[in-house]
Amino acid sequence: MEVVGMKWSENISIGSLALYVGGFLMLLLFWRKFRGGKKLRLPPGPSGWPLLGHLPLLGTMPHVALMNLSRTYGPLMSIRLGTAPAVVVSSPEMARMVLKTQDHLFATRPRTITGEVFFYNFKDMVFSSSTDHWRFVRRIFDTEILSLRRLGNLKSFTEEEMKTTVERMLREGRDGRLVEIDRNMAQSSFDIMCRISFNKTGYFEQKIPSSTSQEEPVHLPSVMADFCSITGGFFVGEYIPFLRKLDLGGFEARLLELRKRFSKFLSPIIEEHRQRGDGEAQDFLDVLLSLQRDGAGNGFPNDEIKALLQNMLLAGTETDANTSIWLLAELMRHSEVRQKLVDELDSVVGQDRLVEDSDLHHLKYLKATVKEAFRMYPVVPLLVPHAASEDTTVAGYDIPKGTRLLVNAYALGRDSTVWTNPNTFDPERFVGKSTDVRGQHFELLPFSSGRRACPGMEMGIHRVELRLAQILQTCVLSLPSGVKIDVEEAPGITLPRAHPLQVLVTPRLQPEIYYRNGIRF
Ligand code: HEM
Repeated sequence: MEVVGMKWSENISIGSLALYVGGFLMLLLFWRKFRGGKKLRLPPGPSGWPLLGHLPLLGTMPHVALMNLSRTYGPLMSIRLGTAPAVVVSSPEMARMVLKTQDHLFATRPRTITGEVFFYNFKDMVFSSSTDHWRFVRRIFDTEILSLRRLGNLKSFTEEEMKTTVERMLREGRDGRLVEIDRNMAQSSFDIMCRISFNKTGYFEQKIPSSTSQEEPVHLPSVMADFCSITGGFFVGEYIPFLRKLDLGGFEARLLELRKRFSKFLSPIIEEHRQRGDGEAQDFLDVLLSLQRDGAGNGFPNDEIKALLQNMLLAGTETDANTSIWLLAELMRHSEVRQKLVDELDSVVGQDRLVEDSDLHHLKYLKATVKEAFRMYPVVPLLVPHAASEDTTVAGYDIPKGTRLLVNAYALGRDSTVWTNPNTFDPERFVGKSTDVRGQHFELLPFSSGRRACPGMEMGIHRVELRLAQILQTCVLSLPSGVKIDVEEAPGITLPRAHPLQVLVTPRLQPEIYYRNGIRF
């Protein structure tokens, strides 16, 4: 997902400066002429740099920089990303206006290089700005893939994959060894997404051999990590279009290379599924191939199938993995919350059987704790950028067509006028309250709201809750003496932690319970 982070100074060659300035002045003249000299009443905002606009102010943590700026300039703030005008929303009232009252006007996406190059010219859903294409693929996701009915079918294997996670953690933790939580959570999410997408696992460690001996085998998690890392940066050509041809920093070339590697991974899996023919759809890829056979949409070419598989794997892996990592990090800092969760599990589920999906509804404190993690650590902190499809006004300010919209979910969750002690992890704030993360309460928008809200929301919430319940019921988590866990963030598109989380893991239940459930360590 495209986010506004940057390393602009590395990417700009001094020799291009004259070109920047000349181009900028021309753009300015064109802009004035185009607007017919009409003075727009834009939302307030800081003054920006010539040409680069506010990009130099954003640093490597744009959500934090924008939260701080909004405290001076207000909850609807104008900025410029290079030549691209943008507004930043940082209060529940403004979020409601753009994602509910005017949702229909802000439901499109700006055209991005990532969408064009990596997703086969916008054939995916996340970056698609075409209303017709987006509607068509969104319906497939909502009805065929991520509906509650399907989620019901997926629950049993999600439970299975999570047992495998617990087993691995207990095995790795034998003899007092430290267990890497980051890798375990990433593997858990990745394996689940591979099962949902094409009913296979094992690729977290395994590479797919390539067809020719000259080419390197493809390791998909590395391709995905590279994608997240390079799209976390700012690329001059994205925001200053007349410089795009220069591909400063080699961004486009790298994106294209990653797309090719992704494709090498997916092609044999697609072929294998195709050979299987027209049976009952068992996974996402089966659904896509049946649409291709029926000639749905634009005939559903292979590129579209690949783009949508890329969406599934990228949008559904780091998001819930990073939420679980932050959640466990906070629990290692708050032993009293951890103990309360364990007590609740013991009283609701007991220690004679493993917690199941159907128990989650009764685990009220666990649900409150998960909400607290979503409040403090919304893993897509500025959501995916939206864009205005028409000229409009918000709160009396003009928002011209094409303006980018950034909703700062991170700032909403840390707003001290809404939350008491917003920087303190305290699940009690949600106990007995109806405030929820599903897009109805605009002070809490980890999954966004409105038409572009995350279609994987139910799946994401379910996974984070069940994973937490299973880990805490089956494992005792502790830290070596003297070790303290910090909450420092690193730059990146899905709010990664700066330092790896490593904990001691020992069994908590009687051996026969693990044995009966096929957990061997
Ligand atoms: C904790 C887990 C997750 C979080 C916090 C999360 C959050 C988000 C957010 C904030 C957006 C952007 C919404 C906007 O632009 O307004 C989004 C979009 C999206 N998410 Fe998720 N997500 C999660 C899990 C998943 C999963 C498991 C899947 C797939 C199985 C998924 C698929 C998508 C897709 C396809 C979109 C694009 C929707 C569109 O453009 O219409 N997400 N997600």
